[in-house]
Amino acid sequence: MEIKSIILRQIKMDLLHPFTTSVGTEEDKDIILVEVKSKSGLSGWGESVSITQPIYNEETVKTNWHMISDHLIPLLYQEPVTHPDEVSERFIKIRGNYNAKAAIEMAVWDLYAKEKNMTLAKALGGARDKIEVGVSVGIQQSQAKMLKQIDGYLKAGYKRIKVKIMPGWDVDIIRLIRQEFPHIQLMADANCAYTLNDIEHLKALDEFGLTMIEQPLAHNDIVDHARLQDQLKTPICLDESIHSAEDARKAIELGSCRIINLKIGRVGGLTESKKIHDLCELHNVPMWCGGMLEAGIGRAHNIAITSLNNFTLPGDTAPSSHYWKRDIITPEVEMKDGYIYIPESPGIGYEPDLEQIENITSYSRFYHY
Ligand SMILES: O=C(O)CCC(=O)C1=CC=C[C@@H](O)[C@@H]1C(=O)O
Ligand SMILES: [Mg+2]
Repeated sequence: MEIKSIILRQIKMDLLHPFTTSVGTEEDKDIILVEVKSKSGLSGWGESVSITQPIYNEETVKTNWHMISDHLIPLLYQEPVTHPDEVSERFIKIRGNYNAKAAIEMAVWDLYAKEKNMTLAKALGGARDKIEVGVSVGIQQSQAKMLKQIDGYLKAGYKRIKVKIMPGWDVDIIRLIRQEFPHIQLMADANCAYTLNDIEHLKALDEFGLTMIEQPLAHNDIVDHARLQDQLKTPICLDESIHSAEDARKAIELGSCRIINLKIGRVGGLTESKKIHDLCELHNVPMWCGGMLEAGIGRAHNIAITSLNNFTLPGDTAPSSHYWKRDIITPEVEMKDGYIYIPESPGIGYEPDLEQIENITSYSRFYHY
C-alpha cells in the first residue's frame, strides 16, 4: 500500500430521533471522517465515533483533531505501511485516544482490502454472508411510548431489543416490557449508572430472562463487575470497560462478564478487535458489535467485523434509515427480515457519497504523504 495523502473531514449530521441514555441525549453529531488515498488511486475510509462531549469516554471531536493531526498522522508517515496490522503497532506509544487511532486504522484496513480486491469482511477473516440486527432503544418520555417503540421495531423485524436503564427507570419498565413481550430477546444497557450498593436492586432484574445486563458499573471497572456477576444469574456484558485484548483477558479470568460488546473505535481499531474476537472465541465468550450512532462509513466497518465467527449475538448495527434522513454512503445500509447482508464489493462494500459528504462538511484538512 503506497499512501499518497490523507484527508480529514468533519461533517455534521442530524439524527432522525434524539437518543437518550443514562449519560445524556444526542440530537446531532459532528463526525470526523478519514480518507486515506493511495498512489493506485484507491481510497480507504474510516470514521471516528467520538462525540463533542467527553461523556462516553475521555475523547471528543476536538481531541481527535489534535491527536490525529499532531501525533498519529506523523507516526503513520514515518515509514511505508505494508499491512494494516502495522498501524496499531506504530500507535502503541500513544496512550489511549482509541477512537482517534481507530479512525485512521480502519481507513488503512479498507484501503488494504480494496487493493487486494477483497471485501473487508473477508480480509478480517469473516465467513458470514449476513448478520442479525438488533436495535438500541433510548430512554423514552413514558412507558407507553417505550412499548409502542418496541412493538414497531419488532414488526420491522429486529432480532433483539436493547433498552437503556438507570436508577428510577429499570425494574418497572423491564417488567412491563416482559409482560407485553414475554418471548423476545431482550437486554438492558445501564451505561455505568449503578454501584455495588445496588446489588440487591439489580438482582431483581434476574426474574425477567434478560440475555444480558450491559455495563452496570463504572466505565473503568473490571473487579467490581466480577463481584456483581457472582451475585447475578443474568450475564453481565462489558462495553465501556474493555479497551484491549488485555482488558478482555482480565475480565474473562476474573469472571467480570460472560459477554463482550465490541466497538471498533473503543478498542483502537480492527486489529485489536480481531485479537479480542479470537480471545473470546477461545474462552467461549459470545460477542456482538455495539453501536455509537455511526454514519455509514463506521456502520460499514461494524458490519464487516460482525461477519467473524464469534459474533453470535445480534448487534446494534441498525440500518441507515434508523438514524439518518440521508446517510453518507450508497447504497445505504438496509435490513431485510432482521438481517443485513454483507456487501460483496471490495473493502467496506459501500461507496462514500462524495456529493453528500461535501454538502455536510464543516471543514477539512489535507495531508500529503
Ligand atoms: O448505535 C446504536 O444504535 C447504539 C447506540 C448506543 O446504544 C450507545 C451509543 C453511545 C454510547 C452509549 O450510550 C450506547 C452504548 O453504550 O452502546
Ligand atoms: Mg453500551
